[in-house]
Amino acid sequence: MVYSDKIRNDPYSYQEGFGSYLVSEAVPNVLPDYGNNPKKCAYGLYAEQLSGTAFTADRANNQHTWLYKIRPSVGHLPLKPVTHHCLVGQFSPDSPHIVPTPTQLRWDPLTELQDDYSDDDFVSSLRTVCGAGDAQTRNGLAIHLFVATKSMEKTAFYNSDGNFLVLPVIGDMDIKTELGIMRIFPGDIAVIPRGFKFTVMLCQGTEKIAGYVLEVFNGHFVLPELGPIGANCLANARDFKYPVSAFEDIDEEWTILNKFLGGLYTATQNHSPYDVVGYHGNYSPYKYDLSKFCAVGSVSFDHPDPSIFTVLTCRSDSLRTPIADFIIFPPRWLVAEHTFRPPYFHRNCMTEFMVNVRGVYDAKAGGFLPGGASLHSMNAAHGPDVDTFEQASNAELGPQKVGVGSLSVMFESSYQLATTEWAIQISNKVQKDYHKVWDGFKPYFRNYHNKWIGQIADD
Ligand SMILES: O=C(O)Cc1cc(O)ccc1O
Ligand SMILES: [Fe+2]
Repeated sequence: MVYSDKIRNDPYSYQEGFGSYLVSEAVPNVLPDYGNNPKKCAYGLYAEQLSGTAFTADRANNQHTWLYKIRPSVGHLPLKPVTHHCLVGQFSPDSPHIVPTPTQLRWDPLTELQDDYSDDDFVSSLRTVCGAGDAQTRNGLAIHLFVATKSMEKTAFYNSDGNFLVLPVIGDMDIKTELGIMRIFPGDIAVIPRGFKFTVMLCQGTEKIAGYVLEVFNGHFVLPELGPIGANCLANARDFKYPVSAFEDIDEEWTILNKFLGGLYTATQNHSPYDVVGYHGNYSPYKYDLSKFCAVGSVSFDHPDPSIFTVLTCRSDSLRTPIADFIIFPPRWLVAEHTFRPPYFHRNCMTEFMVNVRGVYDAKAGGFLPGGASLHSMNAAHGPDVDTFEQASNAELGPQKVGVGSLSVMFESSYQLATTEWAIQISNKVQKDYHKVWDGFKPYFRNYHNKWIGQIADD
């Protein structure tokens, strides 16, 4: 079932269409008739470009937006470091706060942290779970957790390290951005590209927001190629929603927070940064309702690879190895005959970080809980647990709807991810017995083999 924004009580308007060149004015005739830098902008505004790619990036991939602002962004005091004990930006095995492990990992709901974490807003709550590479050479990614009980107050955050894909698990939130405001529910994602200032607020009646952030240090998320699928399906371009211009003209002290090389920096300014009265461009925050994903699967036999469920991909320079794919396992019909239907046993040359947003995941009979996560690193063997294997290899195969009321997602990366000390030790959420879900596969072969040997002996 698709959850329309009306049902989900989204009061805001949006523009539609993935990667569109958008035009939005909060006041009529804000944008120049032609060109970007008139000698004097309308209404005495300041023109400012926010680039998402190098000036010379090829036209098909070039991303930039022109903002028409009450004051230019540069009017703030110098940025100074602030301590932030849980953000990590360097992921080599000998970096501080890194505890790497090749073993299969699963966490109890990290979204259910203990009381001593209960007074955070979105930014102060960010805790890095794992990552690879670093922002300085624009290479790699990081996965963070957020668990916040209060809105950011007169504080705007921008990330110089990469793009944030925000995956809420608990609570409804408003994300105020320089280009306008978006309401995000669990079951949605929001993408906030590098450089955009934003403020996360809890919606009325929401006491807590929690979820995960996939941060990519290079490139941008794009829709995957569809190949023989054709022009439609998976995530349709139209369903990506972009904010419409909204501004405030307030002279009050605001705090600006900036993530830079994995650290956090702060500065103040004497007015709201949300003073963009109009914009045009193709570099923008956006949101997507995952229930609008049109899944495609086998209608004959066998289990296709999960790449068929790719919502967005962030490509590396080699098209064969994405920096990160964002994949979902939505409610869907399984009809394949003669087939072991759950995910197969495998050892992937990619890293798989999974999150259960809600319900039950079809490869795991138990233990992968909403808000919980798992990490199967490159080449780490994994697959269905013993109960799931027994059940699925003996099941009567008729049309079957799986994942009703459920949603699990995967951040799949070509990088080897290193876990943080916080994720492995401090969080206290690693399931010590995870390996036991794969304990007790029966060597059925022996029964057949012994019978066969017996027959040969009888002959
Ligand atoms: O490991 C997992 O559960 C994810 C996954 C799902 C699937 O259908 C096939 C391969 C795969 O890695
Ligand atoms: Fe897998």
